[in-house]
Amino acid sequence: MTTATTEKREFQTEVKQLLHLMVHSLYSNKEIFLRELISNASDAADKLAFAALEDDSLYENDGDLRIRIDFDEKKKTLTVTDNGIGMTHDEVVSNLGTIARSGTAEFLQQLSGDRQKDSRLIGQFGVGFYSAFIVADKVEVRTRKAGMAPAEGVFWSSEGSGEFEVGQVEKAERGTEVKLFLKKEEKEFLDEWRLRNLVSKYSDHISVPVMMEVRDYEAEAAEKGDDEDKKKVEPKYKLEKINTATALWTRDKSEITEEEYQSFYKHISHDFNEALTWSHNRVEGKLNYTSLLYVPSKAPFDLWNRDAQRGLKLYVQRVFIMDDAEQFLPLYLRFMKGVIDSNDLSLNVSREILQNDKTVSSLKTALTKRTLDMLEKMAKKKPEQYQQFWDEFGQVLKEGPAEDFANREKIAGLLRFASTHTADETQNVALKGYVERMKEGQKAIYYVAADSHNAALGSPHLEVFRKKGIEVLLLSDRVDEWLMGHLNEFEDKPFQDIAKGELDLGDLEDEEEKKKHEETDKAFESLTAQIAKELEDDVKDVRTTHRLTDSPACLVVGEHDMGAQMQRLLEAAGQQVPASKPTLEINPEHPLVQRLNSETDEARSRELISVIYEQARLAGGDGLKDPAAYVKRINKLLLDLAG
Ligand SMILES: Nc1ncnc2c1ncn2[C@@H]1O[C@H](COP(=O)(O)OP(=O)(O)OP(=O)(O)O)[C@@H](O)[C@H]1O
Repeated sequence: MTTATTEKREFQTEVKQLLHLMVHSLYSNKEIFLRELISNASDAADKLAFAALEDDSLYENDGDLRIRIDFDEKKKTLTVTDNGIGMTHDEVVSNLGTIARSGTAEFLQQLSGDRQKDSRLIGQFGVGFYSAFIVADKVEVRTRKAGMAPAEGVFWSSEGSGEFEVGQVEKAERGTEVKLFLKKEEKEFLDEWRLRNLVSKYSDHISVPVMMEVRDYEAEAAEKGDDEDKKKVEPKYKLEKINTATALWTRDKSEITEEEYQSFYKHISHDFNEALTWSHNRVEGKLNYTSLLYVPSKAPFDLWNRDAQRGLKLYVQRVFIMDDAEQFLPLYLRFMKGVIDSNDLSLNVSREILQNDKTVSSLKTALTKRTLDMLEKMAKKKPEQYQQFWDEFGQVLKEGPAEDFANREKIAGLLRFASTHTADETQNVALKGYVERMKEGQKAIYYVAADSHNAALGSPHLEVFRKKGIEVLLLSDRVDEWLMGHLNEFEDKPFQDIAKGELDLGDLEDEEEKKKHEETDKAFESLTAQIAKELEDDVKDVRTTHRLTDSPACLVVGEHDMGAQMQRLLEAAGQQVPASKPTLEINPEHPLVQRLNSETDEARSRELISVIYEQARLAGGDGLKDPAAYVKRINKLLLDLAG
């Protein structure tokens, strides 16, 4: 079989690791290997049809694309054959010897050793071809690229351990044949009914026919005829199409079952988990297209890798054009999976053309709206499911208002936050709910941003809001301040960072309170001036505040300055942050501040001012410039107190 040119090669290290893991952790799900092989065969048929648009001769006078399954009980082999695009020698080596996807190493690190979890992760990774080794102890591939001479066939073989063999082989028909030598204990796959079942379970919706030789009982009965004596006839076989072989999205919605939708989702996404929901639409009019969009239930491991593949499978007039066409949905919807089949695009579109095509941008607008509508519907009708979606993808959706100005309001309606309403860390408060709970006279939607939920919940800025029973959103995701910078308002209510600018509770404060405040402010005028002078290098201004009940002081940034969370984020990213000093607000009701106001010893007074300022920094999550000095100061004060 092999020729003199045959050579042995090592698998890429990652492949070895993956093969090992896969065989062990996917075992409980072993039957998916057939889906993966048929899926590859179907992709190969799609790719040939696409290439033949330009060069018809690639069909080599056989435009009848099909997949064939054969099994041999005696030899214990199972073969999946296609007459698709095929592979060259170099393609075989790189496709079946390495993992081309970026982030592989990172992915492998995420594996936990917990089989169930790992098998889900591996599913997202899309191991495809290598899954053959779950059931086979040897795999042979014969392939020839469409358009090349029969002598240019390639032979590949491996036992799935460290290495594979690759060489030349004569192959008359174009396309690829994958032959599995099944492990002893996998005989179950050498059975017509088992295979039929698997094909209809996983590959029914594939547009290419899957053919198999099946027992022809009718012919056997016919031969037997009425002749009672002629007991034994030789088994007869016929080649039969064992899948539906019409592209799922072209079928009528009402005829497609939920299982079919789910299995199609798994085919296009390589996800083991079911989709949360989907939307299937045929549109005729100004635009003519069919779309089938899915919301996954689990985030992929590379959701945060900006270079990760994303996008929809693009078909034009039923002809497959490309995977991962990312031009049809904005980046903040990158988790969506699905198919777009357009009648308006030309069959020879390229990625470059897609980038600035008018039809594509109209399609993007339509599909974005469709996705947001689908999410809205889920939020309304199935809040628990929506919560599951939010927990997985909420952070990505929060990028929306900045990227998609036109849909800002719609996206705002889909956002969920943690808030003092429940104080729970789960982000489950909708802005609509917040607005409904707003107090009489409350004009703004209040929020506080910090590095963690607990820091937000413990923020001194919340004190007056607690006292007055006003709800505040607790933001602690990295994107939150960025998000708020682009939201501005919801249902005409502006957003207000409670750690920014002077607190103006407007109508929430009564006249009597206001008068009292003015009086205390006067009584502390000379103290604020003294502190301002003492801290002139660190703060812009010092004033009294009525936003605090339990804390002596807090730091406030200017109305138009960058929030503290954003500042820290940019600094961590190595960016120059424009220097803006905060304002120190002191609580005139606090005993420590009152004590300071009556302190006559100048040195003691200075110490106290430093401690109050440093504590305000700590409570705001800013950290200390000189922690050792702080500790010293505190200890000195403690000792003084202890006498
Ligand atoms: N039957 C086939 N005909 C032609 N090329 C194939 C065939 N099977 C596999 N390949 C090539 O080998 C590559 C690797 O296949 P594999 O199934 O491992 O991953 P994949 O299909 O690219 O990824 P995924 O499974 O995530 O879609 C494919 O991308 C394809 O280029």
